[in-house]
Amino acid sequence: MIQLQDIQKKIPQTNVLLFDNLNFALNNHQSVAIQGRSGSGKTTLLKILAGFDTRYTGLYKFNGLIVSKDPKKNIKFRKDNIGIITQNYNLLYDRNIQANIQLGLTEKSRNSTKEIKEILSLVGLSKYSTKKISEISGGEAQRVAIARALIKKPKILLADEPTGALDEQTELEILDLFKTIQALGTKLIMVTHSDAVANVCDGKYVLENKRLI
Ligand SMILES: Nc1ncnc2c1ncn2[C@@H]1O[C@H](COP(=O)(O)OP(=O)(O)OP(=O)(O)O)[C@@H](O)[C@H]1O
Repeated sequence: MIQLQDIQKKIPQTNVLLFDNLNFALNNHQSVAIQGRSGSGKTTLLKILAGFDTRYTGLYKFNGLIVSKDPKKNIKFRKDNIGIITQNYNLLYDRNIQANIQLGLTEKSRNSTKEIKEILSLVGLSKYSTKKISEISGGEAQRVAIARALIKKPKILLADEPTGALDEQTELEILDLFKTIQALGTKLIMVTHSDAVANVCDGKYVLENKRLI
């Protein structure tokens, strides 16, 4: 489904290679954890998989088709297939939960209250939809970020350190949510420093020496 072939990428504004002949295939995995030292390129790898970072050589194939390196041409690929949860969640703090989740939809479909109700229920936030992001906890903000990424029903959910800032109990709750998401058919690729989080995945890779091992 997802395939990276011989990816070579330099650290921006330098001649230093971050990835050299990096290969990756999602194969039959439902979920994959990516681990590795700080600065090894985990976030950069997620940005390539999301179609945001196209400054590399090598091929990125999705369902057998090459993902364009022209950001204007790969908008449809991103919209149709990819949900992403970034490290700082990128939520609008002065808007409420519902408004933030709606940002995951295209303008045309932003009024779809049924989808919003369903996703609020899935992430356990039905009662809080009108609360502002500035008034909720870190774990709740994480759920909002997950809901916003999932509302358009992506084929793949990419998550960068999804539980990095959470306590153990909230981490367990988010892991349960990821299991539900996988059972609904969304594949998950997540960067994590936590072995407990990596252990819920059925595939594990380490980014080391410019490659995935
Ligand atoms: N836009 C950029 N301009 C210059 N250097 C960059 C840029 N983005 C990333 N880098 C550099 O590329 C390397 C990889 O960064 P990346 O954020 O992908 O690593 P990481 O493995 O996710 O790190 P961490 O675990 O600390 O989040 C780092 O050395 C970083 O400083």
